[in-house]
Amino acid sequence: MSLPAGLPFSSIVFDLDGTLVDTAPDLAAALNHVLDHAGRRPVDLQEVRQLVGRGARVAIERGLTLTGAPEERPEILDDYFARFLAYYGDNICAGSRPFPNAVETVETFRAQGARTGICTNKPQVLTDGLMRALNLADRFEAIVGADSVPARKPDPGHLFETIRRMGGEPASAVLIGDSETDVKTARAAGIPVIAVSFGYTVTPAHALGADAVIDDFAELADALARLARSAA
Ligand SMILES: O=C(O)COP(=O)(O)O
Ligand SMILES: [Mg+2]
Repeated sequence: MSLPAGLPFSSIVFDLDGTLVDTAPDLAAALNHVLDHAGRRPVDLQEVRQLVGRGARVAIERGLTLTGAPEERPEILDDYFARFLAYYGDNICAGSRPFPNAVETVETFRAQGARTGICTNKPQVLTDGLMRALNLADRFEAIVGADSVPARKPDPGHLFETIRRMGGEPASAVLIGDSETDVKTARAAGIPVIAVSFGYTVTPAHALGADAVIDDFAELADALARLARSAA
């Protein structure tokens, strides 16, 4: 596939939580709803930013470990997960907002002929609800949640399937993400990856091993151009 004029990558895939959208306020509220039910202390925004990245279930498990002791009984975790999903689904976009320049950047790439997609470890129904609430759903060729594929990130199949549904090709794709999960996924897929420094991760963005790090979406176009030149 030939690349659109002026654009080094024709398929640009974004992670959602902590990359395109700052969902921490609503994730914190939902997590604290569950922690309160479990008799635990609430977590703050900074803590939530370190719990997210491997899906809601793992975030709940990490939150329980952080606020006392791990919960290992599957039936209790199932119940907590159901409570989280119900609360979060009802309050999906009370405080979540796209990061600065995120939407503008997506629009610019699309205007230049790129395909854009979302590859997220959020469940599909929540992802779709959030994208609709933010009025962003029609800006992506494919939006692929964790339970829409046989194996989620860091399994590279999740990224490959997103690119396939976008109508793109792995050879001209790039992933933009915020966590170790995203970098591992891209590496396993053999696809370049750019990390954002404002997302949700325990490991600092510069230590994730991404091909480049951006501090603002306004830097993304230049970072992609540099990446393409260094790969050429
Ligand atoms: O829901 C999560 O834990 C992470 O979601 P993300 O893959 O969009 O960062
Ligand atoms: Mg993320």
